[in-house]
Amino acid sequence: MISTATTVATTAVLALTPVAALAAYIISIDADARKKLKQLNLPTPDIKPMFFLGQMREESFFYHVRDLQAAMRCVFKLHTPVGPMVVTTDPEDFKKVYLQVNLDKGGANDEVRHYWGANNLVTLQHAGSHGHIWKTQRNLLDQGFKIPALKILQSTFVRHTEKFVANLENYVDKEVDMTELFADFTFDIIADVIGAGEAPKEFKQSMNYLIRKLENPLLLIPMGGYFMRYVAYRKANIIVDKFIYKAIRDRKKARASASLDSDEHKTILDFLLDAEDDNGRKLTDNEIRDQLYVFFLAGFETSSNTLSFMAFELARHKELQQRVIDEVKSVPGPIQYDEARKLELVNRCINESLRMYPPASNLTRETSSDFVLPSTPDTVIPKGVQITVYLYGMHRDPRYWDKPEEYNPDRWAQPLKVPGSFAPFSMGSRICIGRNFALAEIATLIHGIFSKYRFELKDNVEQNGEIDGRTGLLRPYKVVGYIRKQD
Ligand code: HEM
Repeated sequence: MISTATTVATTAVLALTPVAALAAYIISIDADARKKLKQLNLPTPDIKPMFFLGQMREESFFYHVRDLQAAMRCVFKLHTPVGPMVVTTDPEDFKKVYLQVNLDKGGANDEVRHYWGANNLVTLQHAGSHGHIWKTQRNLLDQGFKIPALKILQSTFVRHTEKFVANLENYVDKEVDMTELFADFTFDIIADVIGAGEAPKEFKQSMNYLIRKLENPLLLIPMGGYFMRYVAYRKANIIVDKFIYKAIRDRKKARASASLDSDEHKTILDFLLDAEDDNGRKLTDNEIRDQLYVFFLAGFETSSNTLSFMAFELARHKELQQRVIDEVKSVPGPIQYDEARKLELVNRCINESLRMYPPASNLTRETSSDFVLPSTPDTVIPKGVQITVYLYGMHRDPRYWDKPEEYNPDRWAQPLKVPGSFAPFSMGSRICIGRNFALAEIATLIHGIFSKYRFELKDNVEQNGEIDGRTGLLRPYKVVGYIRKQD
């Protein structure tokens, strides 16, 4: 008979093994980071590294790096919870990491993949064992973002714009926070183009909730992603999955009944349903679910945040807003894709907003062997170090921009002073697949709003237009003001 003491001892060992394994893992990560950083002959902020947290002292990576970069003004090394990191704002470094060598995303994304779905265009590596999957998916989905496909999607942008502008009637002369309206607009468009139609409130709330949780530090520890998906945020996941799987089923049914004119109404979901891998295998519903998720992650807040910052800047620059109004009124709606992309001043304002407020403020890759950055030729960066190109810093670096803190869309009348110094959508093989989509979507809505209304900021609103860097993406806390009818 097994004694009680043996049972207790066995249970204790079983319970403590994962904890001990986790502790050993974290200790090894910390030790590895210290060793690699010691080898790196680069300046570092004067902050004593703490166990695991390293030199991170603020909850927000964005604020922390912004302050450090402003103080250091050079390429520097940093001890972070995701390991040793080198931070640069140099366009030549950017080009080497993203274009010439095309470094991969590294292990820091593993838990995000577990949380958000494994077959995920954003988090999959483009080399190694996942490389083939990423490439097949990217080639496939690229079709949905080429200009002919976007010209078809333009009618969706126009339809949502018309709805948005009609709804503004309810807000005329009343106080309104534009960030909320823009978030609804870009969310609805993503739901529509992935073939999910009108998204119910419950789905929206759950998806937003899950996106916010991407900031959870659990994603820094092994199995944390699984824990978040299947335990901590299971309920929200079930709600979202139910909706997404229903959208897939409904679309399949509609296609089977041939009630769709396939080319006219082709959605991103159709591209995924048509897709076959090299062996003629179709994607499973589970794989399609993972892909559809990614468009919410990558395509909704990025665009709505850009719209919010742009509305803020246009309200602060009344003369500029008037010039935008004059431009959009010279092109009667509904506008076509080409017309949206050719609105010169509107597109300059979009660029300027993306320069000053790049939604993805930093982009990170990991070295897979010894690596040398062009800006620090005497330093060999060993394997397993994160290289962060700090886009926000690069986009505001006085070496590359005249008066970088000034919102001045007219600077875009001239070519860039330094090629590669502007890259809100990244560059290279993993450049944002949705960049032309986003640019057309934003220009179409700006055209719709300013054809009829103007926007004024409300005075003395705390944090109006201020950057909120607490989440992964830059956004304004709020943009509160008044919608006014044009005379
Ligand atoms: C202003 C709007 C947007 C900005 C600033 C933006 C920015 C970016 C950036 C910087 C990346 C590269 C991330 C990295 O490699 O680490 C990226 C990738 C991606 N974006 Fe966007 N994005 C925007 C809108 C969109 C939209 C509207 C969609 C889809 C409808 C989208 C879908 C994606 C996808 C799927 C990827 C991953 C591509 C891959 O790795 O193969 N994005 N985006």
